Amino acid sequence: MSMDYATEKVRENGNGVELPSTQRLIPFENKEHSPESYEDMQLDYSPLLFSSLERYLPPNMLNLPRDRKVHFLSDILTRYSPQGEHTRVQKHRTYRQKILSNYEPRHKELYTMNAANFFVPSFLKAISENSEESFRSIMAEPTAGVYTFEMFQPKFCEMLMAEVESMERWVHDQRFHIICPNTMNKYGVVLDDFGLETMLNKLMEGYICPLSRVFFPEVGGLTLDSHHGFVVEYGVNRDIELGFHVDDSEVTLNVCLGEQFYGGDLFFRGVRCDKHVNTETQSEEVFDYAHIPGQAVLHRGCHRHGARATVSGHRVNLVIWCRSTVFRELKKHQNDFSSWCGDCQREKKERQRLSVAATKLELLKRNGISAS
Ligand SMILES: O=C(O)CCC(=O)C(=O)O
Ligand SMILES: [Fe+2]
Repeated sequence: MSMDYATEKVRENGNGVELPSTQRLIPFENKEHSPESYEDMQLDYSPLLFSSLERYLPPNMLNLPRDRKVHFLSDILTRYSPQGEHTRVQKHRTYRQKILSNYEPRHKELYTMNAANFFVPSFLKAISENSEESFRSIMAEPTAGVYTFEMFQPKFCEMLMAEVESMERWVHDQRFHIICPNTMNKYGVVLDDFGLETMLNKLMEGYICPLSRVFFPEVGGLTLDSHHGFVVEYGVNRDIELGFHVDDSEVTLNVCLGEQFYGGDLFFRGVRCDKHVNTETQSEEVFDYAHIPGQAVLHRGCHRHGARATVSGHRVNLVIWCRSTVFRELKKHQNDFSSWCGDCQREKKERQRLSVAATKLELLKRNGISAS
C-alpha cells in the first residue's frame, strides 16, 4: 500500500529562511502572557497567527500597542515566506473576502460557538470535569491511540450539513471556483473559507485541546495553535473512497455528520514518523472503524489511515486537522520518535536487545577468561 501525505492546498511548498539575529522571537512560549485579539484588523496573515506568536515576543515588546506588534510580527512572517508563499497568502485572503462578502449564511447560529446547542450533555460534562477519568468515561479506545465518542447533537449535524449544501449551491450558482478541502478530497468545502474559522478555533481550543493534552502530549497535543476545518462528502457523484495517508495535522478530529450510507469504514495502520511513514504494518496495528453519525473519532495525524468505498448512499464528515507550530519546530531537531512512532519503538527495542546480548557475551567472555 503506498502512502500519501494529505495536505491543504495553500500550505504546499512552504519554506523557511534564516532570520537576522536582531529580529528574533524568544524560543519558549511565555505562558503567563495573555495575547491580544487581532480579529478586527486587516492583516496579511491570519489574526490567530498574530495572537499565537505574541507569546514568543521578546519581553520588552509584550505591552507595546497592537500596531507595533503587528508590524514586528508581519516583518518576521514576511521574511519566513518566500515571495511565492507571500503572494499565495494574499491571494487566499482575497479569495476568502470574495466568499465572505457574497455568501449569505443559512444558519447564522452555526457561526458562533454555542456549546449547549452544539454538543451532547455527556460530552459537555466530561469537558467541564476536565480529567482523564471523565474523558475515558465517555470514550472507547478500540485500538491504541484512536478514541471514539458521542460529540454533536443530531440537530447540529443536520444544520451543518444544510449549511454545506447551501454553500455548494452558492458555489454552483455563482460558478465560483472553490479550493478543495485538501489534495485528496475533491468533494466538500473548507469551512474556514466560508466564515467558520473563529467558531472552529473555539471548538479546537475549548473542546479538542483538553483531550489532546491528555491523550496526545507527545505529538504536540499540549500546544495546538491552528487548524484546517473542512467537510468531505462521499457517494454517487462525489468521492468514493480515500487512499491510505497521513494528515497534515498533529491531531485530527473526524466526525460523521450523516447521512445514510453503506461502507466508508476508516482503516488504521499504525502510527509513524516521517522517516517510517512507508514501512510495513504489524498485525496488531490493523484496525477498522465503521462511522456512526454524531460520533467523533480522535487520532494522531500521523496515525496512518484511509477510508474505504462508500458503496451506496451519501456520507458527510466534518474533519478538523489541528496543528502545533511548536511541535513542528521541535521535530526538525529530533530523530528518535520512539515515544509514539511504532517503528522507532521497534528499532529502539532491537538496539536494546542487541546491547543486552553484547553485554552478556562480554560478561561470559570475561568469566571464561577469569575461570581459566
Ligand atoms: O472519510 C473519512 O472519514 C476520512 C477523512 C480523512 O481521513 C481526512 O480528511 O483526512
Ligand atoms: Fe485523514
